[in-house]
Amino acid sequence: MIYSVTINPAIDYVIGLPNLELGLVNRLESAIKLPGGKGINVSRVLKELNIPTTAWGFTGGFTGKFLEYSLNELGLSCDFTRIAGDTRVNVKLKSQTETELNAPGPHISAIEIDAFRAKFAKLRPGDVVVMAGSIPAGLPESFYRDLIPLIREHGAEFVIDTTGKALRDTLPLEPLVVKPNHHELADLFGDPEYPNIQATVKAGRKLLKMGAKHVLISMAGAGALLITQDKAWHGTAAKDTVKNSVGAGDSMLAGFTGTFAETGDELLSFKRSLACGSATAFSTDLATAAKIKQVEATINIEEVKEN
Ligand SMILES: Nc1ncnc2c1ncn2[C@@H]1O[C@H](COP(=O)(O)OP(=O)(O)O)[C@@H](O)[C@H]1O
Ligand SMILES: O=P(O)(O)OC[C@H]1O[C@](O)(COP(=O)(O)O)[C@@H](O)[C@@H]1O
Repeated sequence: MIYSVTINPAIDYVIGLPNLELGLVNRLESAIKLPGGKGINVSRVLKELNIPTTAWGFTGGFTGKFLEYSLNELGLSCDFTRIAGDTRVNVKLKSQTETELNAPGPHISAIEIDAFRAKFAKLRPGDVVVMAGSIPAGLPESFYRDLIPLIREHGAEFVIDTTGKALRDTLPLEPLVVKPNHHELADLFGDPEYPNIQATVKAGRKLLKMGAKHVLISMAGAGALLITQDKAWHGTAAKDTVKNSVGAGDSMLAGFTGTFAETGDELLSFKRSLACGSATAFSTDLATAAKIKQVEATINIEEVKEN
């Protein structure tokens, strides 16, 4: 089973208008509400891939009810911990460019945290826990790191998709996969050269040396890199009309983690991850199984010779 952890889920309010004018009244052309949050997105794409998954995390208030209702409608297995605060709403603005406004998230109490941590007793060897997304204000930066002993105690693996110190501190504990995008990689190592493939692979290799078992670096329309102990690969992004790239990174992580957990095949997992990411970018909501299959046939992967 792959459990996703979304400690700061969201309703994604995706709004569209051709031309945003700051300081004026703008009339939206479209407005939809989607269940969001990185771990939840991972579980939704795993479900499309027919891989058993359950979403864990915190939900609260009327927004939390909407989130749970939407996920139930999609048939996703969820086991959330209820909290007193309201689940946040993140605004995704599609205009001249894509702009994301992500809210900080509700307060979570010590009792609510204990109830959440108790769920980890269900883990069994072979399970994978995917911890993804920001840590709400009020929880310590070590929140993810402190969950890892609970995961290891039961012989399970973990995957982490977060940023900065929270990511850095979990690396020595050997995550199965990490997936920074090229901006997050630049934040970690402060090198402005990242569009350059060789420089990006070098930075990715540092994450491997720090403890990650596989490093995926996503580069939006420029595809992605997979760095393993002995090789590095570049995969292309498929070409089509981009509808909504929110969740493309989460989809990529689902494709890699789910396929690797089922097959142990790094290259097949990389190919599927690229297909899932692009299939989401070409969809209004997240990728469907049919779209992933169609996109996967167009993906090319080449080895990167490191210098
Ligand atoms: N504009 C795009 N065209 C085609 N594929 C895309 C596009 N944007 C994202 N993808 C695919 O999704 C993957 C993850 O997207 P990216 O934007 O890098 O992640 P994140 O959402 O974490 O920032 C990319 O590596 C690529 O395979
Ligand atoms: O937890 P964070 O970092 O604020 O991100 C939450 C947001 O990330 C998303 O999961 C999308 O993530 P990606 O576009 O990076 O794949 C949205 O659904 C959600 O609003």
